[in-house]
Amino acid sequence: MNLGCYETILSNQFIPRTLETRILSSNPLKKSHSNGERINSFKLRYFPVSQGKKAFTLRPKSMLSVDGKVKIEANGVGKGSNYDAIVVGSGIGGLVAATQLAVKGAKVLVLEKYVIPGGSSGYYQRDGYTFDVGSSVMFGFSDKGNLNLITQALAAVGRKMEVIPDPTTVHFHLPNNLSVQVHKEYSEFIEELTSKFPHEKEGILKFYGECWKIFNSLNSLQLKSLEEPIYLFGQFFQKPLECLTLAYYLPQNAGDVARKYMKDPQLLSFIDAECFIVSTVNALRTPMINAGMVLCDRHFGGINYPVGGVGGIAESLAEGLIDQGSEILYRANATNIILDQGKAVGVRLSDGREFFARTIISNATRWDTFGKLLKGEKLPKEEENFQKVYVKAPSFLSIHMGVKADVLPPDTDCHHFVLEDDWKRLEEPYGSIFLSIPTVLDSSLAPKGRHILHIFTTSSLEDWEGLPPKDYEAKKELIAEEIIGRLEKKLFPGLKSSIVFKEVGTPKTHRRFLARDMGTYGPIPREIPKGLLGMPFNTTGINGLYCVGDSCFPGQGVIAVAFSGVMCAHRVAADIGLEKKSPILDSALLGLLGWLRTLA
Ligand SMILES: NC(=O)c1ccc[n+]([C@@H]2O[C@H](COP(=O)([O-])OP(=O)(O)OC[C@H]3O[C@@H](n4cnc5c(N)ncnc54)[C@H](O)[C@@H]3O)[C@@H](O)[C@H]2O)c1
Ligand SMILES: CC(C)=CCC/C(C)=C/C=C/C(C)=C/C=C/C(C)=C/C=C/C=C(C)/C=C/C=C(C)/C=C/C=C(\C)CCC=C(C)C
Repeated sequence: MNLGCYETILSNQFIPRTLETRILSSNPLKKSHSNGERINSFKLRYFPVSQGKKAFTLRPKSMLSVDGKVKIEANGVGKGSNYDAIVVGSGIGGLVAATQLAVKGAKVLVLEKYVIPGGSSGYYQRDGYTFDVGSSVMFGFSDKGNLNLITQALAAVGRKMEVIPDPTTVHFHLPNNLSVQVHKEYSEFIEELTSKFPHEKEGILKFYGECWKIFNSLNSLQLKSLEEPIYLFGQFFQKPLECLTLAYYLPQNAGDVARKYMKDPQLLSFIDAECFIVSTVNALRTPMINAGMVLCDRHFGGINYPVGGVGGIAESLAEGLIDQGSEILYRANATNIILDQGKAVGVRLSDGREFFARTIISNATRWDTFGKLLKGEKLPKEEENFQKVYVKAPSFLSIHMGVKADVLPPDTDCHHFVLEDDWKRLEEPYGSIFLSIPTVLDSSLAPKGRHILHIFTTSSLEDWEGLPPKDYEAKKELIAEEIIGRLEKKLFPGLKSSIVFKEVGTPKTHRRFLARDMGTYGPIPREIPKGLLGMPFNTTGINGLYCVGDSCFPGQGVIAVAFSGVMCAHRVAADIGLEKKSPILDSALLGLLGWLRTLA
């Protein structure tokens, strides 16, 4: 490129290299500069061709005359950036962060690797069936309280989905023929559970009573970023008792609380199964705050299924995002987070395109973010700490089936948890089976006279690697056959012969389609954790880089990642001047939280 008598080497990372640029004019340059002289008054105007007549004036931080050439160095952070935030990934965590930022006035770009939004909360269609990719159990979707975060996230962008309340949130089929239906009505659930464990009635009431203390405290707060001191101290001031209650439970686990009140090993195992659904680990490793949230929301707001399938949530959020003037790009596989002087400033895609923003938010897991998107960088101390406390949960095997409707007895519940014989198998691969039959609530998801059975069970990637294609297919069939056989025996005689459609996904499938390292289901504590104390929030050790999703506080679960999105948007908005911020309080609180995490 020729500028006057200078040949310019553009090392300015903020010029979007993906846009074809045409240098039109520059301020007059002095004709001669001695070698190494800094040139500070230089302005460069360029017209990105794809943006019509709009011109950008760049004020490079400095230019150096080197052997007759002008080297332009990067300007102050964010100059020349096109967006306030780029979100890598359109899972519910990423979409909630993006939409919340957009309604605060930020210009956001979401980059999604796949062809539709949603990630684990996406969908796919085959032969007239609409299958949910991941969980069909939706918390936070009621019309009351403060914890209906999915309803609120949609409302923020002017969307509302019709939902169908589930009268029985989950039906447990457990060893020793223990069958427990978790009715939406709390009193009915307690009546059912105490009828199975009459000698433990007091303990049952006390344990679930503590869960309600947590739920009611959470439900009284306006949920925003716990990393933003003006909000956090404000909440402590307005609701001191509730905040202290939450602070008290923050380092506790459900299993310890349960053991204060219950002795019956079978009942304690039931609490393990309750927690396994929340966190894919037993009660001793499940944060009490998460248990309190989930075990009560199902009775307070209930479990509500969105008409048309779970995928509609992400689609509605994506539409809402665009309505707000922000953007989402599909088939956009991010391979690098671009750093400039240690600050995250942009994202590079596998096809070479680059996008720049004032902040970067990663909805990929922390393992993917720091292991792949920031490859070559030294792992920040906070991430070392995260990886010390948390490991990747195994992935899962999923079976999506269409079956003849008459194989299901009348009044079949929508969600089931099956562990037939041996409590020890709860956390083992293929031990527990999750089963959802969303067509029980919404028949429009399947052709007439058919039901959907969505079955999943934990499974590790190692189990599926290195197999020749024929063996891989055979193994899929074999394991699916076993799982279906167990359901046939326990729940639905004649199930096998009623199958009209079947598709099996393995950990490799989930790694590929969800872009999650090892196809992981989410983070689980390596050992017994101190409740939620060790779980990182949204800021990271890299300036300008934030994480959102299930490897952030409070962890796995669609409502959990929605909360992580709300928190992330608030923290980012404060950092880019869209919300109040106090730098002094910020560094005090962030330092304190960082120190607390090291105690986990
Ligand atoms: N079967 C299930 O029920 C199931 C399975 C897995 C996870 N989950 C739950 O789903 C939720 C996870 O939500 P989340 O918001 O954390 O994330 P997510 O995993 O659902 O979504 C992440 C999104 O980011 C995209 N992505 C990842 N890396 C990318 C890259 N490099 N470039 C572009 N796009 C990229 C993925 O394609 C995906 O759409 C959690 O609640 C988790 O517990 C449920
Ligand atoms: C910050 C400090 C130091 C002190 C402040 C104290 C304070 C004010 C703390 C506040 C804490 C807050 C606000 C915490 C909020 C926590 C929340 C909102 C937690 C939410 C958790 C939600 C979870 C864990 C949801 C999980 C849902 C899951 C996993 C659903 C999954 C379903 C399945 C796996 C499918 C099951 C399927 C079948 C078929 C049974």
